Amino acid sequence: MQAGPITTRALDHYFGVGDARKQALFDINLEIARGSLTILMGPSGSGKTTLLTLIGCLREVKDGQVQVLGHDLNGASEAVLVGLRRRLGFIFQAHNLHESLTATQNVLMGLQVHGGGDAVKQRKAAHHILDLLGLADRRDYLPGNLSGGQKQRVAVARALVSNPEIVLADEPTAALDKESGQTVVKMLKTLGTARGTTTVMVTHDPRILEMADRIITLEDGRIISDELQ
Ligand SMILES: Nc1ncnc2c1ncn2[C@@H]1O[C@H](COP(=O)(O)OP(=O)(O)OP(=O)(O)O)[C@@H](O)[C@H]1O
Repeated sequence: MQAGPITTRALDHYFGVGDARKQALFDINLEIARGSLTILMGPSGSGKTTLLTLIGCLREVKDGQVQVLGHDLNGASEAVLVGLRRRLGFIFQAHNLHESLTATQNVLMGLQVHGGGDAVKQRKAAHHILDLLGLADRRDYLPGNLSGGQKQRVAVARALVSNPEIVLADEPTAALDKESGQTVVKMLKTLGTARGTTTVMVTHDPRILEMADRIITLEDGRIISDELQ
């Protein structure tokens, strides 16, 4: 049997050292199914972002195990971590678009970390995903001339243009109106069904919950509920 794209076993996480040492995650055991859309919920400080960044190879796994796309992260070499990060798509709240680049150029940045490729095809792919996200008429705009929601959609396009196997998203719909938020989540669901893309998303957005396959709630660093929809 093929292992799932994301597995955690007895995962703990601590911040700080000495007296300042504080445990942020306690005994997290998860098996996330390929192609599924999982939502992480919970109050501020409950550990959602910590968990997401551990899965995303953005933070060192020290206690317990995290397996992503068949690789153990605990003790993994930097080369393995870099290789894995390239197979992931990140959508974070601070969208970090390059202010001097147009929407299309920003989306192309999502492909250029992968190196090489046919420039014409890449441009087509960038335009296609911008169009799907309702930004066909904003392709050549600089971020400074886009609304907050439009910028967020450019960041979503940049994360998805490389067809990542796993998408990790932190409040991706917070800056979006209802319709754009649903467009983004429907796109992630479609990618799940069509390509097996697995999404883990932190959100408090009640409009998104009904679209999830699974809702995991954290409190004080522990999973307090885990429901399949
Ligand atoms: N870099 C850090 N150094 C020290 N403590 C941290 C650090 N990052 C997070 N923490 C602590 O770890 C705990 C979990 O934080 P985390 O950011 O994962 O929570 P969260 O559920 O994502 O919160 P929010 O919804 O506010 O983003 C909190 O107590 C937080 O103060």
